[in-house]
Amino acid sequence: MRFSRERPFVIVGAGKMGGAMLAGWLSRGIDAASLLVVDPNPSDDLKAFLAQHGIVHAPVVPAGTRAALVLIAVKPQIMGSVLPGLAPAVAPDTLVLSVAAGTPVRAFEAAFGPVPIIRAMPNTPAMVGRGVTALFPTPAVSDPDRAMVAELLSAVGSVEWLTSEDQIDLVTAVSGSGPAYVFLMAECLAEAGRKAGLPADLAARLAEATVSGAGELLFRSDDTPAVLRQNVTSPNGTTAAALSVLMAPDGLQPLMDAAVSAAAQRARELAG
Ligand SMILES: NC(=O)C1=CN([C@@H]2O[C@H](COP(=O)(O)OP(=O)(O)OC[C@H]3O[C@@H](n4cnc5c(N)ncnc54)[C@H](OP(=O)(O)O)[C@@H]3O)[C@@H](O)[C@H]2O)C=CC1
Ligand SMILES: O=C(O)[C@@H]1CCC=N1
Repeated sequence: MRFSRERPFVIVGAGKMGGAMLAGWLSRGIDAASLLVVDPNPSDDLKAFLAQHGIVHAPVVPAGTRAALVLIAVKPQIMGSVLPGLAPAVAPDTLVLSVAAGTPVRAFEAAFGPVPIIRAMPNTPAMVGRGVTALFPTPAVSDPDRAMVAELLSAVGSVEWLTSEDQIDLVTAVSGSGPAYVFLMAECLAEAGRKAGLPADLAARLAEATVSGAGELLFRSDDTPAVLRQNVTSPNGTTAAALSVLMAPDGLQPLMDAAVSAAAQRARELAG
């Protein structure tokens, strides 16, 4: 990595996503001395975490900072008020990496000029090295910068390159927000078990173990999700009975279609 104290990697917004990526990078051995975290109201937990790793933090970008890389991980709704304050730290060769949903390349170009910009859509499993990040680079991004960002994001999961900025909204709806759909599945499964008569804590443990175990099996196996589903489904057995509900014409697929469509629409609205 080409970060240093003189040309730091500046992380703007160490909340749920910025914090998850930071935790993932630290667990992969990133040089903490080359990091600068900018977040105006860090929680006591965040302050302790940064202190434990010897990471410098500040409420705003300190005067004189010339960033090698700026990761922008604040909410899209406050982007307009945050970007002007970052501009002095963005040199012509600073790479800007935004994980914000919605905020288009043109908003960063308006704030920083014709610097290289990569829009990224990661997800929170990055915290445990199992994220997936889709990346859209502007033409100003050099091959070495592409390689550097690919290496950085590969440290916390897999990487996909996009060919059109439009795809980011759909990626956001599938994999950016997607972990929440899976966690909801665990919640619903636990609640269904409780309603059917199991003790709530037992139902929750069963649901969590099932969702995480199924995810791990999918990760490790070469089989498709459809094959793994079929492996569970004995002819005329219990799984088939459940799947006849979930795979009915008004089952899970149309619900998922509507959910992804709603998320993508919201991403477009956030673009302003
Ligand atoms: N959460 C997720 O799973 C994903 C989120 N994203 C994107 O990541 C971005 C952040 O989302 P998320 O992490 O969920 O949100 P959070 O609110 O958890 O994180 C944003 C962080 O930015 C801080 N902040 C507020 N104002 C400033 C400022 N002026 N300068 C620096 N930091 C500031 C916030 O502090 P405070 O809390 O004190 O306001 C908070 O710590 C969004 O753009 C979102 O679209 C992308 C993919 C997945
Ligand atoms: O909910 C959001 O807007 C962000 C973007 C993707 C996941 N979280």
